[in-house]
Amino acid sequence: MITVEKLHKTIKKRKILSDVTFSIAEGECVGLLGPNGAGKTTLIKCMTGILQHEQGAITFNSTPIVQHKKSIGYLSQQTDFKPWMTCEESLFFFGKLSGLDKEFLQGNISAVLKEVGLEEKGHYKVEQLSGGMKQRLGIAQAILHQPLLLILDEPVSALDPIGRNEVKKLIARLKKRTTVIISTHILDDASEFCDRFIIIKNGRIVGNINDDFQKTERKQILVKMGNVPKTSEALKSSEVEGVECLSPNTFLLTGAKELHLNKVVNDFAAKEMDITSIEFYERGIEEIFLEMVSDT
Ligand SMILES: Nc1ncnc2c1ncn2[C@@H]1O[C@H](COP(=O)(O)OP(=O)(O)OP(=O)(O)O)[C@@H](O)[C@H]1O
Repeated sequence: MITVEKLHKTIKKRKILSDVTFSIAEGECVGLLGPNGAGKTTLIKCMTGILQHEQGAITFNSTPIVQHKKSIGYLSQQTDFKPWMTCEESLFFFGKLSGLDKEFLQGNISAVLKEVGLEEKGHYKVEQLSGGMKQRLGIAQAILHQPLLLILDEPVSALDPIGRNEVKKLIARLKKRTTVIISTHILDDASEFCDRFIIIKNGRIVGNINDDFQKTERKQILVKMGNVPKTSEALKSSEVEGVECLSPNTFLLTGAKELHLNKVVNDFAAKEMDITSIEFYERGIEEIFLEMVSDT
């Protein structure tokens, strides 16, 4: 659906994005992850046409993205809602600003408010809304024109736990019918609903995390022993090269190459070792992310 190819962006003579390349398929919910200042907002602004890039291409269904602005809904980090306007007035005002006609807006605003769970709040002024409600109003503005692609820049980072929960539930509903890109520097925010993650650091893509990545790493096994072995050396075998003690009876076993669970189990059985549980160790998204963005 969307392809970014060899994108370069310089701001005030400083290179902010370098050789950024990735693609996102229709229906995906993708997290754009990176530390503060990595270039996420700049990339999003290039994708929405707010900023011009000097090199590279961004296409939407194979044609330049600038031709598809109406297919994109965008929630920026800071919304421009006026505190004295009601929710309905705000959506009408910003809808008009983005070129939607009066009849369309009159026919759709209450449905969109319902969609984001603010149907009872149409006449509330923005200043009366909680942080989570304001953010849901921002999402209402972003989906008002029924976009095919929704881009949310840090949608929950600034919210309290209640607000985060409200917005997360809304995103989980929206992703069922819209392609979604969520930018964040907080993994927990996106890990609940994103199908995969693109990792950005210092303006470059440094990796991708998806389920396969987590599951295909089969070089580590987590084992719990019924009895504490006299020495961790006893857990080594032709398969197992390294043994890390995580607690007196829990060990992380590492193989020089891919481990085979049945062989490890057979080795332990031959040595009459008492195993309580044994499984492949799945690295968490956070561990993989930190490894990708660390400087060491
Ligand atoms: N208008 C600008 N003028 C100067 N520098 C800018 C401008 N916009 C962005 N930058 C710089 O570009 C870099 C990337 O900024 P950007 O906001 O894209 O990062 P980010 O990953 O979204 O960060 P955050 O998670 O903190 O929002 C930062 O070093 C920032 O200071």
